[in-house]
Amino acid sequence: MDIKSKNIKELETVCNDIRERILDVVSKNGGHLSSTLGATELIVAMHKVFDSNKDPFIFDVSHQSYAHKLVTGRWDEFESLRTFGGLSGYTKPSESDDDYFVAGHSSTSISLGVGAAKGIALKGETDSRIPVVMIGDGSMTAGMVYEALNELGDRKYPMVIILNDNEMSIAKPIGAISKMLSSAMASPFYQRFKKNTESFVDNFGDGARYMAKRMEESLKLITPGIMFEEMGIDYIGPVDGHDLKSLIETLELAKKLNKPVIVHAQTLKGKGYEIAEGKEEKWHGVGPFDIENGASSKKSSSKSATQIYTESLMHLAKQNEKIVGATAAMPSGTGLSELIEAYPNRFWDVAIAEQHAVTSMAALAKEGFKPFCTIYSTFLQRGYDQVIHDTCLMNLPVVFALDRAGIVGEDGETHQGVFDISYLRAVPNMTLFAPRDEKSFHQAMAFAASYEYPCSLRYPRGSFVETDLPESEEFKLAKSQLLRSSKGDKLFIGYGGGVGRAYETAKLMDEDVSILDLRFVKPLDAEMLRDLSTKHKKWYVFSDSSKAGGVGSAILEFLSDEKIQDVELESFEYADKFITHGNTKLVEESLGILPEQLAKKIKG
Ligand SMILES: Cc1ncc(C[n+]2csc(CCOP(=O)(O)OP(=O)(O)O)c2C)c(N)n1
Ligand SMILES: CC(=O)[C@@H](O)[C@H](O)COP(=O)(O)O
Ligand SMILES: [Mg+2]
Repeated sequence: MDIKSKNIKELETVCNDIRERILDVVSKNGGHLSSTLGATELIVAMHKVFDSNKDPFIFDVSHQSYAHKLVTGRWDEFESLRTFGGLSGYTKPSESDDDYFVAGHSSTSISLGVGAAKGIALKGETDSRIPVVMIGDGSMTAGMVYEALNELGDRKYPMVIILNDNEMSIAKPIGAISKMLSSAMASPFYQRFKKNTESFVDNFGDGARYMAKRMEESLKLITPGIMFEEMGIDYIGPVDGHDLKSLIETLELAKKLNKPVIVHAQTLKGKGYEIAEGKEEKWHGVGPFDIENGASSKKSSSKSATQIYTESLMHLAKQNEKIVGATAAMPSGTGLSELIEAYPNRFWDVAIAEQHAVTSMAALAKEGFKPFCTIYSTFLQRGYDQVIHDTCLMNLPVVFALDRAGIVGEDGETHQGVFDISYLRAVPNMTLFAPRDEKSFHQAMAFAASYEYPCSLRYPRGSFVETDLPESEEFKLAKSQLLRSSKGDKLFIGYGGGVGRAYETAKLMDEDVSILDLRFVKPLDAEMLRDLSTKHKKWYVFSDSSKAGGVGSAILEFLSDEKIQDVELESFEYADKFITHGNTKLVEESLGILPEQLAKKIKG
């Protein structure tokens, strides 16, 4: 779409059309609604002033970048947003040259900008290219941002950073940085006050204007800009993030400065769709909904794993006041919001700060508490060294409750929760286990609550597969549970959500198979596995995890250590490649791991 040649009026029409298109498609496909609506003018202004064919356009998380996709040749294709084989909900260079970098995990954008700026400088292209970054106020709370600003403020690479401040993360923003950004001086009141003073002072000539300027200078000491200015980065703002004219003028000015500058834009999350405007967490990421009244079109009947986690933790927290916990800016996604509300001095949202979440929970464990560090599998990757260095090396009793373990669906490559078994199993002192249904979840949580060492349990996005397998037994360290015993040669070993897949696949076999719920992948139930190796020579592993270093790997290591050589093992875990976005069933089908596909494979 040609943005450059359009005047303000025409661009305002473009913004209306963009909003309409986003609402139409997201109401059908689901996706990120309020972030994308709120960023519309900012993105149109970016394309008016900069050129995504040559300037690196870098969106932090990039969940807010739908308008960018719409104005860079993907208007028609936008119908396919977040569907299998369709457009990603995040920037993806393989999808378009206008997408500079993959994103999905927050707070990487300024580091990307600094790296790009170094490359541009080294290639002598600073007179024709400049990185332009968009980062939200929530994403400003992660430490990585300050690593980047620290260097940028010193080395002064030309770069324009648009701080899209809608005073919301997914939930209400947490912490001092958010407070500073929305400090009194950044408020609309201050803006009006400043404008009125300027026009009032104009009537009294230069002397008064000078005095007003001095006063504003001293007031500037308490504007959000002070932190950035002190770091050597120019600060402009706050500006109205929906006023195209002033935005374009401001970005033109920022670009001409030819140095690092932050443009602090104030926006309204959900702008343009009244039902979603403002501080409504639920409009951040939505499923399909009715545009007329905002009612969601999909009602799931069965209880989600997250709901079970919340119920279980509430029960345990009531019984034991030593139980505490943290989420990194995902209170409702992890189900911790109810605990935060019930026990505000024991459960915390620490903002987008997974490293800080892990290490601060480790210190709480040192103080004799029982922390439940509740983080999506994919986002714990951000705090991996803190798991090793601050938790396991100290052998502290922190529970890592990993939600969204396995394929998560429409969020795709950046969000799949598939690596946690591989990356945690290698860490000494770490114990890994997984529930397979509601009852076993409560038992696993009871075990976790009393376990005195580091441990991690994982559970899927959505709900467990219902089975008529025998009830789960109490969790005991390294104890698995044989759910079905057959005389045949085949043993299906399920782990966590994988037990449901093993069960569904067994139903399609034309022979009886034994089914084992492994429950612990570290340490393994050596006694059970030894015994089963005498009865079954063909073992099949079902787990929602990467094959490399996963459950199958653990069992193969066991068989090798035990010198058991007459068992053949095949793991149906995920192959060694990133897993695309889309409806989970369709993604699983593309991987050949639907029960009907596995049954055919095993029979074949
Ligand atoms: C490392 C990491 N942790 C958590 C998330 C989940 N997450 C996605 S967007 C978001 C909030 C971002 O808030 P903000 O930057 O203000 O963007 P807005 O949606 O308000 O425009 C969070 C916590 C993530 N993507 N990456
Ligand atoms: C953009 C982002 O990272 C989050 O909004 C994420 O999409 C939430 O995932 P769930 O929908 O599984 O809670
Ligand atoms: Mg925000």
